[in-house]
Amino acid sequence: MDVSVIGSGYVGTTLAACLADLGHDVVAVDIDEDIVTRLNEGEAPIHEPGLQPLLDAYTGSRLRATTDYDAVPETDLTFVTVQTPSREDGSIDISAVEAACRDVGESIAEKDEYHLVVVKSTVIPGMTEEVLAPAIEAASGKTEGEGFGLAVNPEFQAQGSAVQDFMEPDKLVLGTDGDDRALDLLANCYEPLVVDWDPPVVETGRREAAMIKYANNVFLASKISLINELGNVCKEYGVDSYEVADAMGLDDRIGAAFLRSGAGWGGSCFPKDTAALMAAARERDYEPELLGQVVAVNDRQPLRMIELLERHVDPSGERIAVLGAAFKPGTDDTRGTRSRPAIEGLLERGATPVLYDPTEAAASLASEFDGVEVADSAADALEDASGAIVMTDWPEFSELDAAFDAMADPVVVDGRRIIARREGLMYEGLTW
Ligand SMILES: NC(=O)C1=CN([C@@H]2O[C@H](COP(=O)(O)OP(=O)(O)OC[C@H]3O[C@@H](n4cnc5c(N)ncnc54)[C@H](O)[C@@H]3O)[C@@H](O)[C@H]2O)C=CC1
Ligand SMILES: O=C(O)[C@H]1O[C@H](OP(=O)(O)OP(=O)(O)OC[C@H]2O[C@@H](n3ccc(=O)[nH]c3=O)[C@H](O)[C@@H]2O)[C@H](O)[C@@H](O)[C@@H]1O
Repeated sequence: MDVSVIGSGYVGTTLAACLADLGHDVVAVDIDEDIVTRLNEGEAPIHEPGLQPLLDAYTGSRLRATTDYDAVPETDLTFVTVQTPSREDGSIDISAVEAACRDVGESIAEKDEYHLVVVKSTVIPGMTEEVLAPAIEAASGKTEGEGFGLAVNPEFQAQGSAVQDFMEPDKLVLGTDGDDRALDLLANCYEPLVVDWDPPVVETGRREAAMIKYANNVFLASKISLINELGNVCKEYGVDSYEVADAMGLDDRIGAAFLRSGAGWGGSCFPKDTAALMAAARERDYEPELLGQVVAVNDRQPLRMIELLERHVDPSGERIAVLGAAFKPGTDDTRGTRSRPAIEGLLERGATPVLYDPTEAAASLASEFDGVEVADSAADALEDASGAIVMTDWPEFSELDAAFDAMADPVVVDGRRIIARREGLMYEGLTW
């Protein structure tokens, strides 16, 4: 099939490369010329394991990039994968999706055949029908369901495992409201993957598809906040919450995944999707009290780390190592990182945070503040520091061992259970 993908960020680039791997001819459309140039040179614009080999294999053959929407009508279907950030009040900003849909609409105005538009960006239920469909209709002069179709097909990939998550998904969710042509095109597009991996395919309505995405993310965020709450209580009773979680996870009804307690959840989506769903609920006069507490527990975790540190050292005027800036290992993304509130807390107490991350994330996060130093290595960050907090579970942090001996005060608060206890080190696990 010929497929266009609008937006070449984390989701769009992975999708475009993976669809090429499934055998489709793919054109990636982005308004950012730099991204388009890099993609056409076969260079991944994002850090994602397994992506570069796909770009090496297909760039210039089954995969090309452009800034020009004229490529869209030549294709059978178009995935929209542009960003849906939070507004100041937490509600979703779908202006980029709307703009992309308008441009897709304009581009297909002269096309004679039916064209399918697939919303992959995360959007609140109802927005596809109420905002995006009219935008495409106005721009194309066509009627939805006749000249074009509009489906919702949310994405569940996680950063750092996006290629594998695409190729081996837990499920495919196809929201078409029973539009047979839309369903046929989507089914054809995914057919090679279904043949190869055989995931459950959920055929559903567009509102349901949109809600499934939010439900997934807020459930996972809630699961982490619940294990963090339990972990905080465990800590007070001298109980190892990881042993507790391991045993809990043996119950099939609970499941072992996402039970790692610690510094909390960050990233580009859990914070924004939780906020967007809460704002959407409030718009309909429903107060989502549990979700409010899920966020509150998450907000508290980095600050608890500093309180634990203060049990051993007064950070005022001291250099405190902050290990990890990325919101999780395997990425240089600092969106929603728990290191941000931890740094704020240290600065408020008059400390000098010395930040290290194996990626560009350290420089990028430090540039948001005055008074944060960036270290070249974890060992450099620890040298002469009067304490350390561990925010990201980068595997290299498990091998620091003797580097802790160079600290002025060897106190470490581990927010990710990655540091081994050792003689002479005052070790505090956040939830164990
Ligand atoms: N990042 C992730 O791992 C996941 C993200 N999502 C959702 O997918 C959507 C996209 O997220 P990301 O890929 O992280 O965003 P991103 O910010 O990495 O990428 C968005 C891309 O769209 C481009 N763009 C913006 N407006 C455009 C337009 N009118 N025409 C063409 N290109 C345009 C931007 O230049 C950018 O390259 C969001 O709704 C997000 O919630 C869903 C699952 C996973
Ligand atoms: O909508 C999205 O963007 C994506 O959001 C998450 O993916 P991602 O944000 O890339 O990362 P996760 O691996 O889910 O981790 C999120 C945060 O939770 C934290 N976490 C995760 C698991 C755990 O047990 N404990 C824990 O604190 C991580 O450290 C990280 O800060 C979801 O896992 C994806 O399914 C979803 O598609």
